[in-house]
This record gives sequence, structure tokens and C-alpha cells, in this order.
Amino acid sequence: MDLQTLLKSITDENVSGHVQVTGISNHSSTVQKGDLFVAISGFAVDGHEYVDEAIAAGAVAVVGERDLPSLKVPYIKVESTRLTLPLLAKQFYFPVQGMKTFIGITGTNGKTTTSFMLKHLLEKAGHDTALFGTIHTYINKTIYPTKNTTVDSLQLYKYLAESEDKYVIMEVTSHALLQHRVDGIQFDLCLFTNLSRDHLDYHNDMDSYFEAKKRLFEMMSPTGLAIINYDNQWGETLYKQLQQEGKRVEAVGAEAPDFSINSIEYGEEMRVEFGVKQSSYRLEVPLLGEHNVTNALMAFQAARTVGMPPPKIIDTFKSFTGVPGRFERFQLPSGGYAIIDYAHTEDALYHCFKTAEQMGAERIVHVLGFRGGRDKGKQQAMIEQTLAYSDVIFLTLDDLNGELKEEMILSLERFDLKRRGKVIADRVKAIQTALAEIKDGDWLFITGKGRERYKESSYKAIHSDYEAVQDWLNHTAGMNVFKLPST
Ligand SMILES: CC(=O)N[C@H]1[C@@H](OP(=O)(O)OP(=O)(O)OC[C@H]2O[C@@H](n3ccc(=O)[nH]c3=O)[C@H](O)[C@@H]2O)O[C@H](CO)[C@@H](O)[C@@H]1O[C@H](C)C(=O)N[C@@H](C)C(=O)N[C@H](CCC(=O)O)C(=O)O
Ligand SMILES: Nc1ncnc2c1ncn2[C@@H]1O[C@H](COP(=O)(O)OP(=O)(O)OP(=O)(O)O)[C@@H](O)[C@H]1O
Repeated sequence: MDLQTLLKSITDENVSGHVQVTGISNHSSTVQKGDLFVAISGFAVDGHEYVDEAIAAGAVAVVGERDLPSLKVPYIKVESTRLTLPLLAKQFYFPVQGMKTFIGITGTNGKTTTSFMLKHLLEKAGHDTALFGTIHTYINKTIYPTKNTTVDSLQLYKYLAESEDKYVIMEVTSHALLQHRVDGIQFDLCLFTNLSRDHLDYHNDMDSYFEAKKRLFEMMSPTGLAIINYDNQWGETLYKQLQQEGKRVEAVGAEAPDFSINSIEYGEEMRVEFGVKQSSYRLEVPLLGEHNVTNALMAFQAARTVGMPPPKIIDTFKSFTGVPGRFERFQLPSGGYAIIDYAHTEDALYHCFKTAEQMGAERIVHVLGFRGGRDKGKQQAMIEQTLAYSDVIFLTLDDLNGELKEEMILSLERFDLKRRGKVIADRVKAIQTALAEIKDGDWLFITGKGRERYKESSYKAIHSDYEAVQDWLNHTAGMNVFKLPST
């Protein structure tokens, strides 16, 4: 594409000469000959420092937001490159949204679970469905690894250009919304799962965190619909605000207008009877936990809105097999259970423990750690939550993300575990020590990482909580033939 044509989306200024752009890059190491390089002033480094490297790699023009000494390629200075990047990327890779239906899901917890449920429903109904989220990106039935829950705008538009999928489900985080990673998308459906304390290292307070999440609903198409979990206090606030703004909005939950939950049966699968306006339904959710009932009801409403008949949705839920690393429960030789779960907020832990209690757990044993470089303010509340339910607690390391191991261990040792716990720094050791404690009737929660690979090495060549459990079963419990089901 001609540079001047590409720049029309961001400036009226003329650029001298005829420059053909064959791609866009925002990382110097990925620049290809013919690329336009966009320099972002980042949180960790300043992309303007890499302009020379980008030009040496073949960049034919540069967009930046700082004054730079004259370059041997055209330089276009803009107000904000974070705002400019999605405009350029969209124009170059995916100028027309076309026939795709965009579904954005935001909230502190439940985005991944709800998005997996919805993808399952849509795919079983025969619709090609793309998914962007924490676990992976899924385009044209191919899985791609992902660094962020919401990919950056450049990667997003490159994927969308490739995607032949009719539906696009995106987990949209508050970081992504503030960093303009999904700018330019008009969402047909916007879901709000809940808001609870998290990420206050990035957002100053809960009000700012809420306002960041609310941005998704500003990107909703005029004919779009917002589906809100009304049982969450912030959900109720959002519902009322959107209604006042004249947006189309539906609420889900026991306290929601036009929606009623008549009964919930707790068990190996959850059964919920509920009513939407004049109709009533009975849904079996093949997952544990009331939080998953909420997630399922959100997915139900979304699938219904895009035209799937409720009986078909109810039937399709029966074949949903769950989400990797989200309340994955394994029976141990002792008769107790080990659960691998991604909970890393006080609210998520509460839902884990409440589920165990409802299922008759006699004792709760808990292994948890805290990610380095993330909100430290939530740690004490998470400790209080585990103390409220757990009989035995093992504090251990999670990803350090650049923090010093010794300092992290010291900070873990400072928590008062009321003589019910101890610090075992090595995560595999902590998990395997806990497993050895488990008796019939016990539920062991291993939280924070789900199926994610460890960034830190352990005393054994084991790379995830799942492998740590499997290794213990194979070696210590003498069950050499036992294999946990894989993802
Ligand atoms: C703090 C934060 O959110 N950072 C995000 C941000 O990084 P950044 O743009 O500031 O990047 P940077 O590393 O400072 O680099 C600045 C620029 O220099 C360029 N560069 C850098 C190095 C180099 O050698 N050459 C080069 O050109 C980079 O490509 C970049 O354009 O934009 C990047 C692209 O979108 C993100 O990958 C990155 O996420 C980092 C890795 C991260 O950990 N983010 C977390 C906090 C996050 O976003 N989490 C949410 C989930 C939260 C939840 O669970 O709800 C998420 O959506 O993943
Ligand atoms: N609706 C819910 N309400 C509260 N907690 C939930 C809910 N759904 C899931 N959880 C808890 O939160 C954890 C993370 O769930 P999930 O991955 O679905 O959420 P997420 O919003 O994608 O999280 P993240 O942003 O951290 O990737 C689960 O492992 C579970 O402990």
C-alpha cells in the first residue's frame, strides 16, 4: 500500500516521495523489509530507541510521537502512537469489519470460562468461531500461543485479516482497553462478568478499574447488546448507567430484572432452573461451582441473542468438557481430591472454597503463591480468604516476573498463617508435600496458575502444577500407569 494512502487514517499531511509499505511492525526485531515501524513509548522501554534498528532491518517509514533527529526514511510525528497503531493496523490489514460478529467479554473473573462455553455452543451449532483469550488464540481452527489475554492491536488486525471465522469472541482486559488494543472494533455483544479487587497496581482504585472496563461498552455497535451479570454490585451499576445512556442492555442473575433463578442444585454437575421474561428453562452445567452457573447463564444469553434456540443451547451444554486449569479436579488414591485452578483474586478463591464446602469437603488444604510484578495490595485479602476456609496452607512461589526470589520468600514468610501453614518456596515441593497430606474427604486446591507453564525452574524438571500432580501420582503414590486426562 502507498504510504500516503495508509496515512490518510491518521493525518492530512503530505509525505514526499512514493513509498510503498508492505507491512507494519511495532517491534524492531520483527521488522521486515518494506515495513512501516511504529514506535511506542512503552511501560518497560521506549520504542523510539529502536528506530535505527528498525530502519537497518528494512523499515521504509517511521511513525513516532517524539522529536527525532532526521532519519533517512520519512518520519511522521503523531500525538500518541498507541492511539495511532490500531488506526494504521486496521486500515492496512482489516479495513472492513464485514460480516463478522464480535463478542467482547470483560470482567475480573470468568472471562475465559464464559468464552470457552460460548465458543463450544457456537461451534457445535456449526459456526466457525475465533477466540482471543488468556489460554490461547484460536483462528480458523488453529491454536496460537499468546503473551497477553488481549493481543495488541497490530496482532489483532493481522489475525482478523486471516480469520475466516464468522464469530469472534474476545476476552477484553482493562489493560487492553486503556492501551487501545481493540480500538476500531465495533462489538455486537458486550458481556460483563463481574468486578472485584485486582490490578490496583495499574488502576489507582476500583472506580478507575470500573471505568476502564466500561470502555468496552463505549465500543458497542449502536445495534449491539450488553449482557451484564447483575448479581455483582458493579454489574448492577453498569446496567443502570448503560440503561440511562439509552444502550440496549440485558441483565443476568438472581437479582436481575426480567431474569429469575428459581433453583440451583449443587452436585457433580450444577442444575439451574431459571426464567427469562415469560419463558423458563432448566440447564445442566457439567462443571462444579455456582460461579460456573453464572458463567453458563452469561454464555446462554449470548448464544440466545445470536439466534441459537434455547433447547439447542441446553442440549449442547451437555457435551462441554470444561476449561483447562479452571477447577480441574482429580481424584487421588487416598479418596481425596486435587483441584488445579486459576484463582488469583480473593473473590475467585471464595468461589473455590464455597464450592468445596457445598460438595461436602471435610478439610481444605491450599497451595498458593503470588505473581511477582503484580498487584501486591490484594495479597493480604487472599490470605484472609484462605484462612477463612483452609485447614492447612502452603505458601509457595509463583512466577517472579523479575522480582528477587529471596525477597519474595521473605514477603511470604511475613504473613501470619495462624499456625495452620508454612512456606515451602519450591512450588513442586509445596504441591507434592500437600498431596502427601491428602486423606479421604480432603480437597486440595492448587491455585494461581491453572495449566500455565512455570516461568521459574523447580528442584525437579517439572513445568506446571498439572505435571507436579502427575509426577507425584506416578512416583510417590506408586501409580505408574496412572495418567491424568490431558487437555
Ligand atoms: C504493562 C503492560 O501492560 N505492558 C503491555 C504493553 O507493553 P509496552 O507497549 O509498554 O511495551 P514495552 O515492552 O515497554 O516496549 C515499548 C515498545 O518498544 C518496542 N520494542 C521493545 C524492545 C525491542 O527490542 N524493540 C522494540 O521495538 C516494543 O515492541 C513496544 O512497541 O503493550 C504490549 C503489547 O500490547 C503488551 O504485551 C505489554 O503487556 C505486558 C507483557 C504485560 O505483562 N501486561 C499485563 C499487565 C497485561 O496486559 N495483562 C492483561 C491481563 C490482565 C487480566 O488478567 O485481567 C492482558 O491483557 O494480558
Ligand atoms: N463468574 C465467576 N465469579 C467469580 N470467580 C470466578 C468466576 N468464574 C471463574 N472464577 C474464578 O476465577 C478463576 C479464573 O477464571 P477465568 O479464567 O474464567 O477468568 P478470567 O476472567 O479469564 O481470568 P484472567 O483475567 O485472570 O485470565 C477461576 O479459576 C475461578 O477460580
